[in-house]
Amino acid sequence: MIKVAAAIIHNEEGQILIARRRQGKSQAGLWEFPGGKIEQDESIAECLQRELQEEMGITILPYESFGMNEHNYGEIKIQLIAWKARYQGGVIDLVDHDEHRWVLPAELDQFMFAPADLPFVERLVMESKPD
Ligand SMILES: Nc1nc2c([nH]c(=O)n2[C@H]2C[C@H](O)[C@@H](COP(=O)(O)OP(=O)(O)OP(=O)(O)O)O2)c(=O)[nH]1
Repeated sequence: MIKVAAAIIHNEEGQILIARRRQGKSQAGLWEFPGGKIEQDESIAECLQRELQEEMGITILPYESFGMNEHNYGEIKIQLIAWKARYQGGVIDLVDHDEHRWVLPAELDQFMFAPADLPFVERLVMESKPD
């Protein structure tokens, strides 16, 4: 099982950062919450800070767990661990993605996400709706 961390990064307008995996990557063409594989002896927050710097050139502050989802992609099984994070700074410069968007939580279900992300997407959309 591969452990992967994903950041649900929000800005001051309440928008969330999503990115589309570029051609040549697994799950190419699908949207995701940026992050990556957790290295040995690395905390989830450390992993997310490193990945966002490497993959996008931005700094973030992970502050709270959002949940975990296991998904079997056939050839690999992943454990996707999501944390909420605050955007701190930096200009987005894509390395592993070919597109990015800042979207309101209610708009997330308009994008085709990697299957492992769907429980997180559903929850974020649901939480955005008024009671
Ligand atoms: N970072 C990230 N990865 C996700 C998400 N959802 C999801 O299924 N994944 C999968 C795609 C990959 O199989 C794996 C994470 O790999 P990665 O983003 O570190 O990619 P990588 O460059 O190390 O490797 P690769 O996918 O190109 O083989 O988890 C998500 O929201 N964020």
